[in-house]
Amino acid sequence: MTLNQTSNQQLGQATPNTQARLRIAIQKSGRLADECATLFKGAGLKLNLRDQRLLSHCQNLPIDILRVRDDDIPGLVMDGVVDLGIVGENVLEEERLERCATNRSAEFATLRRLDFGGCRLSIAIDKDAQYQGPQSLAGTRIATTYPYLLQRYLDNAGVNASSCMLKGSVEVAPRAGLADSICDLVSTGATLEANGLKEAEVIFRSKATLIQSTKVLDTATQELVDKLLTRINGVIQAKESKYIMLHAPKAQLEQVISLLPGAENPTILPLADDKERVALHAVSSETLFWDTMEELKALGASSILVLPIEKMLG
Ligand SMILES: Nc1ncnc2c1ncn2[C@@H]1O[C@H](COP(=O)(O)OP(=O)(O)OP(=O)(O)O)[C@@H](O)[C@H]1O
Ligand SMILES: O=P(O)(O)OC[C@H]1O[C@H](OP(=O)(O)OP(=O)(O)O)[C@H](O)[C@@H]1O
Ligand SMILES: [Mg+2]
Repeated sequence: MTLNQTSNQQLGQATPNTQARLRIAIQKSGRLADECATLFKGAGLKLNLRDQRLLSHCQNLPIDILRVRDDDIPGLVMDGVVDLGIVGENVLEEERLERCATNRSAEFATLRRLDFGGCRLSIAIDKDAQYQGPQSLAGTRIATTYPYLLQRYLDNAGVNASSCMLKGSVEVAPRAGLADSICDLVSTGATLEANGLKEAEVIFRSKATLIQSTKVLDTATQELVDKLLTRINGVIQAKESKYIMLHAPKAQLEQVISLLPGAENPTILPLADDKERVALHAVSSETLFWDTMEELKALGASSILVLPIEKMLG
């Protein structure tokens, strides 16, 4: 039995008289796992991701969630074993470069960049070391989990350095005498600081991304992908937006509206027993910062409310 046959059976792929189920790979546990579960919940998928099973069936849509190590997700999508995957762009681009270098298929389509998993891949050196640009790395050894991304950077910078592959605890490599510097993921910088290192070069910026296999899906399954994507767009847009309500003097209305970030066509409503002021409701594409609220107040606005939005469509 081939791997594809095995996984197709395990994943409940279309058999006669049943609708094909959309297969999505996500990280089982780690930095992206909870965010993926929250995103799917927001998109209306009823899932039980609390147990440790490899495969979770969605209860209200023909979707199966496959939970794996994040490193496996790009390959599963590129080989068409699953239809969609959520993975960090760092892992995705590393796999793509490796496959291209070894003449293997590296095709996928990006459906959308997501709003979590933000980090950067950086070269970091001893905090006391002198650094005068990429040429300072010439002739040194750099420990990394991302040899292809690192090599691309070194080639573009015209630097001749070697790398050594470490799958974990990369940040201890210089202290352990395994390498002169490291190339690893950074978010707050706390891990580097705790290990006596400083960031020298950012070589790649990453976020989690939703990708699709290039394998053609049957019409119903592709429609399900489109529907899921629309819902995910709605979840992310809602998170980034706010519903703003305030009372404003009619005379200052234009100035008040110009202060609201990304608010198109606000609703203006009369106020009972008040001819000078109106109520304004608007969806703003960004949150309203205190500075702006204070400026609104200075223009005579009052009862300024900023409310979260749960879902958005259209
Ligand atoms: N400090 C960070 N802040 C934000 N996002 C991060 C951070 N570190 C990693 N990420 C993103 O989250 C992804 C998963 O990170 P995680 O540390 O959970 O991976 P892992 O240990 O390789 O997990 P797995 O067991 O699935 O192989 C990374 O590939 C990256 O895209
Ligand atoms: O700049 P910081 O905010 O300190 O984040 C950076 C650290 O986060 C990631 O590891 P993680 O904590 O996910 O653990 P892991 O090494 O076990 O994957 C990454 O590999 C760094 O070690
Ligand atoms: Mg991993």
